[in-house]
Parts: sequence; structure tokens; C-alpha cells
Amino acid sequence: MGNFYRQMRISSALLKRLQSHRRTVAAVNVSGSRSFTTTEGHRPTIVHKRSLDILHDPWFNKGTAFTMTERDRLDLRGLLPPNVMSSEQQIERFMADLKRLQLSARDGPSDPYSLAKWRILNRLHDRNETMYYKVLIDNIEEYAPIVYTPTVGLVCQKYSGLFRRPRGMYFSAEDRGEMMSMVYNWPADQVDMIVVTDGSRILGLGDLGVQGIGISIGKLDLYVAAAGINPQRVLPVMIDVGTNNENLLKDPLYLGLQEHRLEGEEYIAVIDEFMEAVFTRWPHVIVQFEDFQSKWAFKLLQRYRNEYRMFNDDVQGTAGVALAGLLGAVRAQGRPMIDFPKMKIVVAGAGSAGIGVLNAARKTMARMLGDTEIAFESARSQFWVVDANGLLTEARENIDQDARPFARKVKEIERQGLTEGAKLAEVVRQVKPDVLLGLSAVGGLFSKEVLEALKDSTSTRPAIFPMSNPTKNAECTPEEAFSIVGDHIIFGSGSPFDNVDLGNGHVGHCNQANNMFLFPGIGLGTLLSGSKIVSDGMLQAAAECLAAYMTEEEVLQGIIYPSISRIRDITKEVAAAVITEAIEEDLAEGYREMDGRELQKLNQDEIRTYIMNNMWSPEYPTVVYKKD
Ligand SMILES: NC(=O)c1ccc[n+]([C@@H]2O[C@H](COP(=O)([O-])OP(=O)(O)OC[C@H]3O[C@@H](n4cnc5c(N)ncnc54)[C@H](O)[C@@H]3O)[C@@H](O)[C@H]2O)c1
Ligand SMILES: O=C(O)C[C@H](O)C(=O)O
Ligand SMILES: [Mg+2]
Repeated sequence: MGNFYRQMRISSALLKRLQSHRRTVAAVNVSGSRSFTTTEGHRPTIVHKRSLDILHDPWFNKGTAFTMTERDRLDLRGLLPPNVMSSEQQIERFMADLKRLQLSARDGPSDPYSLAKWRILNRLHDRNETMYYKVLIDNIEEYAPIVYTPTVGLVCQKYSGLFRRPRGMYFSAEDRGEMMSMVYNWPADQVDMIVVTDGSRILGLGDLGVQGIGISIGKLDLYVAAAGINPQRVLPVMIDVGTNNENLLKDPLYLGLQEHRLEGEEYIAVIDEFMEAVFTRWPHVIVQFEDFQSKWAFKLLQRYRNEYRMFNDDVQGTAGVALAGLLGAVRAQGRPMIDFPKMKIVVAGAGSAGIGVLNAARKTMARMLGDTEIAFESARSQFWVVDANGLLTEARENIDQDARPFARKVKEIERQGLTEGAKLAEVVRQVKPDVLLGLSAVGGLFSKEVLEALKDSTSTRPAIFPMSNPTKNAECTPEEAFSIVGDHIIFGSGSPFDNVDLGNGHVGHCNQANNMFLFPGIGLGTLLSGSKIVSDGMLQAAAECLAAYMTEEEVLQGIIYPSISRIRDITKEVAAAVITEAIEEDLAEGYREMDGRELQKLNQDEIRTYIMNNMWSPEYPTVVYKKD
């Protein structure tokens, strides 16, 4: 036997590994023989690898069954979800998932096989990243809805069953005091982009705890596909501070911490520790906050935005995308953009996304009106905000601090025939808005009654934006909007829908109003500019670039956002706008061999070339072996 292996030039390390594997197999085969299993079964397995190498080796990997001491010993801490499982629980989880597959492979009527497609793509992602991203980039229209919204929502919901190999890092409340060392368990010396979530508000699906890691992975897939960030330099992160989802707290197979969420100072201390750890190891990284519940989204943004390279996608990315849509709706009426401050806008939903949009739209109106305090004050009267308690006015008790600037004066709305807490349909009936925008996470909120009321809009082309995700949380479908309000509307939804056949060869165009058209360009532009912060000006430049991207002809046809097949191009354009603004604000310090001064000398074409030269493409590199 020894001779045979020598002849085959198999190294002694591999020989040892083969022998140890053969012992395991033998032990399994003779499990009835007590004496054999006791002697062999208790002998430790010697491994010559640590960290991800172990998790990716099917011979040694135990997945979630690695004990905490093993995780510490083998540099695995943070590379697995925090809940240690027994092998029986692992099998139970796998079997339950297998049996559920047929029942759950469905997200809305659009694609009954979406989850099955996700599994196949995910397996490719685990085996061969270059090939995975080539498939994704070459077929982005078909597969973005699988790896990103809406299927990613279903994946997060089913995550405990779908979990096979870990991807990304998990920092849990149990890791307090350890994060600074744990961060070195990640194998890459360079990380450009982190997308982090605490799982507290995943799309419109609520608190999904540790299962929210899927959203960080999906967003980073778009960073690679759209922005050409090197996949070896992205890091999805889940900060598990517990969950308030009672079902998950009771589920014996849940992979996260089974305790209620940390609150107050304790919560902030965990996020602070995480930020300090990642910026210590990777000082130039950009951290995108994703799907944090509103009460933390704003606080954390204010806390970190002047100190670290970070932004909140739901607040700032969404604001820019919605603003581009609002300006597109003005252009689609054949009016100049400068007419924007005359638009009457009803927003349903006053969470992180809704308030982000309201702030950005109000500021833009004020700027167009002369950028004075009076202009800022008068812009406020263009918005009516309806949340779970109806129309928001100053008569409301316990108004959320971030929503307060949009609470209407009681006298003012009484003159419009409205009162505090008025229902959405009533508000639409009285206001006759130009735009109805939904960020409520309530599927079907734009009911027949609401849409009927919008028929009396004073606009020649009312715009309807059911922006909530995933598909079943959309406030209405395009069929409902076009059939009830009319063929002339502008339509944009957060999740993708097919265009609507209006008959007579006419098509009702369904735009996808999703922050995916901005966040990859914001990240890429910030990275390549070398700015230490993501400024308001850089975000505004990104939004204006998207707003101006569509041609007059397209806009008049109701096409106000690009198709996803153009996402790499729009991302490059957005990145160029971000870099240009960073240079103008004197924030650009450069990236790698391009220092800040060199960057300042580039013209627009050269900036685009610089961006394209730094975008990764999925091509196999030549690989050579080198001894340590
Ligand atoms: N399209 C995009 O790019 C995009 C970006 C960000 C968020 N979103 C979606 O927006 C939704 C909301 O996100 P969020 O972070 O603001 O959530 P959130 O939970 O913080 O806010 C939801 C808001 O909706 C309000 N609401 C609840 N029921 C309502 C009702 N019946 N009528 C009117 N308002 C009601 C709540 O009072 C709250 O103000 C999610 O579905 C998310 O997926 C979409
Ligand atoms: O994830 C998306 O598709 C958009 C947005 O970030 C959301 O939270 O819904
Ligand atoms: Mg989000």
C-alpha cells in the first residue's frame, strides 16, 4: 500500500489524511463493534489546516456542530452562526428542509422555481466564484431576482433549512470583547466592501435574526456583478444581538442566539466594537448598513457617518433612487425638472426608507426654490405622510423624532378636509396627489379604493411607486395600477414585475425602483475616490446622475429607470459622479497608485477609464504554485 502511494507521489500529509479518513469510514462501517469504535472513535483527528480551509474540507467539516472550544482552537470563531448544533439537530434540519422544498419553492406568482434556482446557483457560488459571477453577469436580468430581491427574502426566511456552507462573518452578543481578534479569522488581507445587518428588518419581512445574513450576501453579489468589486474583497456580516421574533426564539433548529435583542447602550456597544474591529484590520473598508430597524438605522448613521466610511442603504440609497423616480415622473409629464417643488406627494410609510426619501425630496425642492430657510419650510407642505396610524399631524401623540418635521399642521389639513389619523384613501381623495409612494411593507395597501381615488389626481400622469419588498409586500401590482388608474400612469416597484399588456400593442412599463441602481455606484465611487466619508454631496450627485440617465424619449414612454441589464453601465456612471463630487469637495485622497493629486487632474472620460480599469471581471487568472 505504502509503495502504491509513493508511486502516485501523494504527500505524506495527504497520506495521513487518507488514513484518518479510512479509519472514520471503518468506524462507521463497523458501528456495531464496540471495541473497535471505542479505540478509534476517541482518537483525535490531526488536521493541518485552520479557519475556512477546514469548513471547506468535506472530510473535516462539522459545520454548525463545531463546539465553542473547537471554534476557538481552530480559528473558526465568527465564521459560523453562533448556535452550536448537535449532529442529530443538523440531520433534523436538513430533512425538514428537504421535505419542505416542494411546498416552499414559491414567491408570489412570478416564479415557482425561484428557490430551486437559488440552490443551484448557491452551490456554484460555493464551488467556483469566477464561474458563478460570469453566469450572474451574463444573465443578470434572469438571475438578479434569484440572488437578490425578491427571492433573497425567501432565502432569509428559510435560511436555517438552506444553510450548508457558511459565507461571511457572524459577530454575536456572546463575542463581546473578542471582536478585535476574531476579525483576523477572516482569510482575506484586503476587504473593500462590508455589508452588515443585524437582521432586525429584512425587506418587509420583519425580524429574521441571524437569518438576515442572506441580505448581506445578496447585496454583495450585486457589488461584484454591477460594480466589479473583487469577490475576494467583499465580506457579508451578520451582527447577532438576539431576535424578538417569537417563532425563531422557540424554534429548536434556529441558528442564531435564542434571546431577546440587546437594547440601549448594550446594543450600541456591540456595534461600536464591531466598527472598531473592522476598521482596525481594514482601515480603507466601506461599510454599508442594511436592513436595520428604523430606530437604530438613523441613530447609527448619525453616530458613525463623520468618523467612518459608511452609509445606510435603506435611508440614503433608497432616498436617491426615489428622488430620481420623482424627478423622472416630472419629466414624464413633459415638464421641466424645475417644476418638482410643485408636486404633491403622498408617502405611505414613515420608517427608515420613507423618512429618508422625504428628507431628500424636501431638500431638493428647497434647493430648487433658492436654498433658503423659507424655501425649506415651504417645501414641507408638498408632503402628506400616512403611517400605520393614518395621516401624521402635529396632533399625534409620541411622534417619532425623525418623522416630526413631516407632521402636518392641524389647521392646514383641516382646510383640506382632513384630520389627524385620516385613512390613506381619504388623504388621496382630498389631496389628489401627483405621486403616491409606498414604503410601508404592507402588501396590497394601495387597494382598489385608494387607486380609484387617485383617478382624480390633478397630474396629467400620476406616478405610483409601490416600493416595498419583496413581491408580496408590494403596495399594489402593476396590473391593478394600470387597470384602475389608467394607461397613462408612471409605475415603479421595489421588486421586479413584468410589463403589462395594455392591448392594442401598448405596453404599461414596470420600472424597478430599487436602491440597487445606486448603492453599487456609491460604494465603488467612494472606494476609488479614497474619500474617508460618504458625504451628502456625494449621495446627491449619485441620485442626480441616475435621474439624468434616461433619455427624453424613454422618459416620455414612462421608462424612468434603466433596465437591470444596464446595471454595470449605470453603476460606472454613478461611481464617476461620486468621484467627481468627492474631488470637488476636496475629499478625494485616491486609491492605490492613483493618489489624490493625480485624481484631480482627470477629466470625465479619464475618470470613466480609471473606473473601468479597476472593475473586476469574471475571467480565470493564470494560477501558479509557489512554496511558502
Ligand atoms: N425599493 C427599495 O429600494 C426599498 C428600499 C428600502 C426599503 N424598501 C422597503 O420599504 C419597506 C419599509 O422599510 P422601512 O425600513 O422603512 O420599514 P419600517 O418598518 O421602518 O417602516 C414601515 C413604515 O410603514 C408604516 N406602516 C405600517 N402599516 C401601514 C399602513 N397600513 N399604512 C401606512 N403606513 C403603514 C409604519 O408605521 C412605518 O412607518 C420594506 O418593505 C422595505 O423592503 C424598499
Ligand atoms: O433589498 C432591496 O431589494 C431593497 C431595499 O434595500 C429593501 O430593504 O427592501
Ligand atoms: Mg434594504
